[in-house]
Amino acid sequence: MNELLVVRNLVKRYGGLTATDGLDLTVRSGELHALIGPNGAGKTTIMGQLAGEIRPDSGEINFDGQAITRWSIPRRALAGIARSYQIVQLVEGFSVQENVMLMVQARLGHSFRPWQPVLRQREIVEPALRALDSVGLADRAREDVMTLAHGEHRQLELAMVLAMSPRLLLLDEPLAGMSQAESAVLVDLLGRLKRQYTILLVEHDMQAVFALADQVSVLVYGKAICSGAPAQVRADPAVRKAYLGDDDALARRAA
Ligand SMILES: Nc1ncnc2c1ncn2[C@@H]1O[C@H](COP(=O)(O)OP(=O)(O)OP(=O)(O)O)[C@@H](O)[C@H]1O
Repeated sequence: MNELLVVRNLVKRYGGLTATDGLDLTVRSGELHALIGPNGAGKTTIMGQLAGEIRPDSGEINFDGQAITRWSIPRRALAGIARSYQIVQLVEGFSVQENVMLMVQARLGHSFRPWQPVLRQREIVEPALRALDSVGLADRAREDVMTLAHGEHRQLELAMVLAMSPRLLLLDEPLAGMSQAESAVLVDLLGRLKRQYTILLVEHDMQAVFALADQVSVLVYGKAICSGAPAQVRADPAVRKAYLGDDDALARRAA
């Protein structure tokens, strides 16, 4: 597999606090790579730097062979980097389908035809319906977005990201706040999507991480202390110690 995302020696400081401390990270095409670590380890800060929302102090981000470190958010989005957030961002009063269509419209930029009713524009409608279908929400397309349950909102948010035809999905805690049943649906969905997309996943649910990930990187105080296959990471004594300061905690959480 070729290297799609390569991060070298990335540094981000907030005053005296180094949130990203010389981070190296490689994500290969087609893999689901999980980024785990205790609260405050700097996971969200990295996602922000990859999406272009946070400017690193130094270091380099390469995407598909290009140095994108100084690229704007829209330029990265056009290149295929799509980010989901811990907080779902939906437009109330719009239907499920319309929420996804807004994403498609944004991706198409000026190329859509503003003088035609949006619902008749195939280049907007079809990708939106395809994305809804791939997350299992096609039959809810016409409903008001607020009729969806919390777990379904997460599925919808995923559809909105997929509608951008991403080459790299940055998913920030997609399982946060979900019931067990809702989590199971989303884990199943991610398991199916991971064959089609390259995914960098930040997630606290260790059971989900170890069920889904091809590669796991463990972040502590802004540094990757270990990166490798799930079994290798789980067995790493430094990971067990650093992650929660308790040798058995990681094993218990991943069980
Ligand atoms: N805008 C900011 N200004 C100052 N400090 C910040 C800012 N954003 C994050 N931090 C600090 O940087 C560190 C890393 O935060 P970050 O949110 O990236 O961690 P995280 O691993 O995503 O945590 P969590 O798992 O709780 O979401 C924390 O100590 C946090 O308080």
